[in-house]
Amino acid sequence: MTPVETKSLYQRLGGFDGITRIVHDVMDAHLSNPLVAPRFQASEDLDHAKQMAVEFFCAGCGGPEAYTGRDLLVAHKGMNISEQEYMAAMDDILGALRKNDIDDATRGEVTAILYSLKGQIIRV
Ligand code: HEM
Repeated sequence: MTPVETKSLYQRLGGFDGITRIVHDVMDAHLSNPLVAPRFQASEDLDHAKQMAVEFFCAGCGGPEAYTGRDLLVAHKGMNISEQEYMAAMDDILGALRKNDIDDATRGEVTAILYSLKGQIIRV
């Protein structure tokens, strides 16, 4: 019999602690990725942005945490983020998932969710 996937996406990403580790790795990757680093270096409060990203990720994956940050569209409005920057950021996220031993199927689900958000990020 084929095993049925019973764990939620949130659980498969390691819950709050796992997602926190992943987001920290994502931010480290952004800061050493020349395609996006200047964007994050320009942030006035990177720790707060990181905290908001953890909440966003947790809430978006079915976790109990509430997202208390700005609407995605509002947060990225006026930055004029390009398609290339968006792809570079996605690659950083996928790299962090791999680094944290997240399996292929789960990485695929996260990719689909991120892709669905692009209209709120690119050139808004
Ligand atoms: C699907 C992809 C993305 C998601 C889910 C996402 C999510 C978020 C979230 C939740 C925040 C915090 C909002 C808040 O402070 O209230 C944020 C902030 C930020 N995002 Fe994104 N983001 C994405 C893509 C990008 C890209 C491609 C860039 C630029 C290359 C970018 C640049 C930034 C910057 C610079 C901030 C900090 C703004 C500040 O400190 O004022 N984001 N993002």
